[in-house]
Amino acid sequence: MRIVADENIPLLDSFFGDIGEIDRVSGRAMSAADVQNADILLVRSVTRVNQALLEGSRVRFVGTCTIGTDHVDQQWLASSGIAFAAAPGCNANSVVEYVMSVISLHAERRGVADWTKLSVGIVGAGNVGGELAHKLERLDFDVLCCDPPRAEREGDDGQKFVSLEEVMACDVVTLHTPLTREGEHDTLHLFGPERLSALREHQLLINTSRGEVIDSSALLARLDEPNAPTVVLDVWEHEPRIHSELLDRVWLATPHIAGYSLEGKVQGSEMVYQALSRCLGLPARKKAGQFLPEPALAKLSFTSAAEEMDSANIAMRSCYDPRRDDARMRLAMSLPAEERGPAFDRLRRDYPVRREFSSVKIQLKGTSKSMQDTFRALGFKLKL
Ligand SMILES: NC(=O)c1ccc[n+]([C@@H]2O[C@H](COP(=O)([O-])OP(=O)(O)OC[C@H]3O[C@@H](n4cnc5c(N)ncnc54)[C@H](O)[C@@H]3O)[C@@H](O)[C@H]2O)c1
Ligand SMILES: O=C(O)[C@H](O)[C@H](O)COP(=O)(O)O
Repeated sequence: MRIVADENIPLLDSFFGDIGEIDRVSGRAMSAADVQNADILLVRSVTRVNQALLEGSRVRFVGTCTIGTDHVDQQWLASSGIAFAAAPGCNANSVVEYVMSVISLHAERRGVADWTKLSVGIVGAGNVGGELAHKLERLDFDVLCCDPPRAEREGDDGQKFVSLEEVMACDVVTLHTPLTREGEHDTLHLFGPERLSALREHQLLINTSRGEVIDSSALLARLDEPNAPTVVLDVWEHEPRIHSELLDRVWLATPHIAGYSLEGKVQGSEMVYQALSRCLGLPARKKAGQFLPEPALAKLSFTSAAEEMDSANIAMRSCYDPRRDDARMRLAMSLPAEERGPAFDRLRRDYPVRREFSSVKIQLKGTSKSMQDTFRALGFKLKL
């Protein structure tokens, strides 16, 4: 069995090595010639998987080790009898931790002593948005969610959803929809000139969904106007060749790495390995957890002298501080224009190991119950 795989998929040999012979290729540059003699194709989000790539090949299974599937023509795969699997939710927690870290930095920067006083509006309450809402509610934030497809499916029996306009009145507006180009609730340029003009100076807009959910020319124009909102972008239109003027105007800019915790990436590989094993009728005994190394930061300790929010910030930022990704991104994007695309991809390929909050044990000595609850809600393991 011949497997062609994006070289950036972690643990290819560990998960897939005994299923077939693996050819590693660049995901971004993958061509029809690369996959011609493959039986199995494993990709991440940067490979367009469609008729042009696969027609005439032997490929019978395509797996993407990512949550997003907008790069895959699933209709064509189905009509061609090619099995398909994605990794729903694999890196949802990583994105949630990115957003929580950004909100905590925003609160500090704005002089908001209690970050839970910021209302948060979530657009798209699926694996990422739903988990984010759950964590924020546990922390006592006011959270509003807009998800018309879910609202229609679940009716009055499900969770309470509000309109996009209501969500857009929150202090923080964070986008977690898929990129869809057709249908009643398509999201391509969901945030165009009109919606962007409704956002005000005190508001924070975060996009970790797909770049094309925001019209970047309209955003650029809005950011040049008075009373513009603060913007954080992890995803960009036309990656890896991003709008560099936009980069200059946003507060935090990161190279599509919100989902890049080690846990998130390895779970993506595991989920596709499970799906492929099912498809081939093979036992699937390997688990992501068995391949995770010991974290560099294993333990943090706070005493009764520790203040709750300061301690939570220290813990979150010791695990992950988006400002470091922002600094690396700005440095890379200061290269001449023609070198920026490859530099964007290098930032992603050579991304440093980032572990999730759950990898750190927090020791709390004589601290309040409220502080313990905060750490638990953030996802840290407690050692009392
Ligand atoms: N930046 C990153 O590293 C990163 C990582 C993971 C996922 N993502 C992106 O985030 C997206 C969301 O991930 P997920 O796991 O939550 O997906 P999901 O499919 O579980 O949830 C998406 C939700 O959006 C809702 N939705 C669809 N159209 C909508 C609209 N017009 N308005 C409001 N809600 C709408 C859906 O009903 C669904 O509940 C992915 O599709 C992917 O593109 C990015
Ligand atoms: O959809 C996803 O899972 C994320 O956007 C993912 O982090 C993309 O990473 P890539 O496949 O581009 O490495």
